This record gives sequence, C-alpha cells and structure tokens, in this order.
Amino acid sequence: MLMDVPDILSLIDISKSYDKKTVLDKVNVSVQLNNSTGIIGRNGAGKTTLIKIILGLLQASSGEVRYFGGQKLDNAVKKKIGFFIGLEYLPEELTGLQYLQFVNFLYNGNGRQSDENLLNLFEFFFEERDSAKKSISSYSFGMKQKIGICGALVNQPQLLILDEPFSGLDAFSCKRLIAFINKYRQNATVLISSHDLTFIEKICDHLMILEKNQIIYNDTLANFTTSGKQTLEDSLFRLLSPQDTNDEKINWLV
Ligand SMILES: Nc1ncnc2c1ncn2[C@@H]1O[C@H](COP(=O)(O)OP(=O)(O)OP(=O)(O)O)[C@@H](O)[C@H]1O
Repeated sequence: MLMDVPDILSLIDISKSYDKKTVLDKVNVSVQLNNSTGIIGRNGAGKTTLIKIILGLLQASSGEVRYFGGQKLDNAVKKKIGFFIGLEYLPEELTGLQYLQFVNFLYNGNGRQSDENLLNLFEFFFEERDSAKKSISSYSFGMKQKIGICGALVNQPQLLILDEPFSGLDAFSCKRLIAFINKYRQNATVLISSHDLTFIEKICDHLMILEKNQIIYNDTLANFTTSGKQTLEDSLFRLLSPQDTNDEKINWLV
C-alpha cells in the first residue's frame, strides 16, 4: 500500500507583482518530505521572490503558503526552518561566533548548541577557527557567504532553504558544502536556488524551473535529464532553446 507523504511546503495560488509587474502568477507547487529540490530559472525569473514569500519575509499579492502538512507560518514552524538568502540580513558588526550565538539564541532561547558545537560548524566551512573572533565586516565576500550558510544550519532545521549558496565560494568550500548537503538531505528537506547546474545535479533529486511567472517543471531531476543520459544544462537548453548563442549576433557585437 502506498503511504501518503506529507507536503512540507504547499504553495497555493501564489501571485506576486511589484508595482504593475507580475513576477509570479498563480504558482501552485508542493515540496515533499526529504526531497532536495533545486530551483532554477533565468536572472529575474522570481526565484528569490518565491523564496522570500516562503520564508514570510515578503507578502504575496495573493495566495498562501502552508508548511509541514498544512500549518501556517507561526513561531513553532519558523523554528524548523533554516535559511540563507544572501548577505543583506547579516549583522556585520558581530564576530562570526557572536552571529552564530545570536542565531542559536533566536531559535532556542537559552541555546541548544554549545560554543564548541558552533565553532565546529564554523571550522567545517572555514577550515580554521581564528576568523570566528573577527568581525563579519572584515570578512571577504566568500567568507560572508559561508558565515551566512553556517547561520542557516545552527538549528539543524527540518527545512533548509538556501538562495544561491555557492556564489563566491572557492572550489574547496563548494566541495564541502556539496558533501554536507548530501549528508544533510538524508533526513531533511532542502530547497536550493542556484545558477550552477552541475551543483544542482550533485545535490538535488527534484527540480523546479521558474519561467515566465510560472513553475513550468516540478518533478524529479532524473525525469528531466532522462535518468542522467543528458546533462541538466543540455536538458534545459533543449526545453528553452536559447537564441543568444547565435554566431551572427556575436560577430556583430565583437
Ligand atoms: N523590491 C523590488 N521592487 C521591484 N521589483 C523587484 C523587487 N525585487 C525584485 N523585483 C523584480 O522582480 C523580478 C524577480 O526578481 P528576483 O530577485 O526574485 O529574481 P531571481 O530569479 O532571484 O533573479 P537572479 O537569478 O538574478 O537572482 C525581477 O524582475 C526584479 O527586477
């Protein structure tokens, strides 16, 4: 007998317009327990907008989001979600460790993670601990990305949402993040937006494609790439045939 798998996320008729520009038009999708889903789409397609709506950081123009089998976004639900959506929310005046302690406090009051645990998390991504004592404002772009990612992981969330986590990461850090997510996703639901299709192939079993205000694909990655016979890039270009590699146009421009 097939068991009903609960939807961890259900987006119901989500629309979003900025001024008069529609970015999302009645999007209906769901994400199931312990899926690792990659969200891809062109620049400006609306990936970050969608993620911010899921996180309750942005109000949809209409529609609603439900969590963990139908719940509304209350404090109990928020405690099960970890997220990284770029650097705009990072308190740069704090040190790396203070930031992780702050996130730990936000989620857990008295704190579930010891400083030693937080430093272990830091060390996994930074390969050293000294920078944990330095202020985030002194970090490079990639280091800021990494402390943001660490923040998303402090509470060991059941739903982990990462918006372009690989931007600015060196090859070693990418490898570590990929290994981490591949382990983590065995017992959690992961939603990741990235323009790096090879990374999406390495860490996701599901795929969402956002195009022209809609999710035009929401299914397994294997179905999309005919069980890995094509790369994700080839499959995507086959579906949305890019016109901009036209030699004539390039000759004119160069
Ligand atoms: N605060 C805002 N005010 C007005 N328009 C906005 C705002 N934020 C985003 N937009 C517009 O909404 C659209 C979707 O933006 P969004 O950042 O969600 O795209 P994205 O898919 O994440 O893009 P990218 O891949 O470039 O990061 C874009 O056309 C953008 O200009």
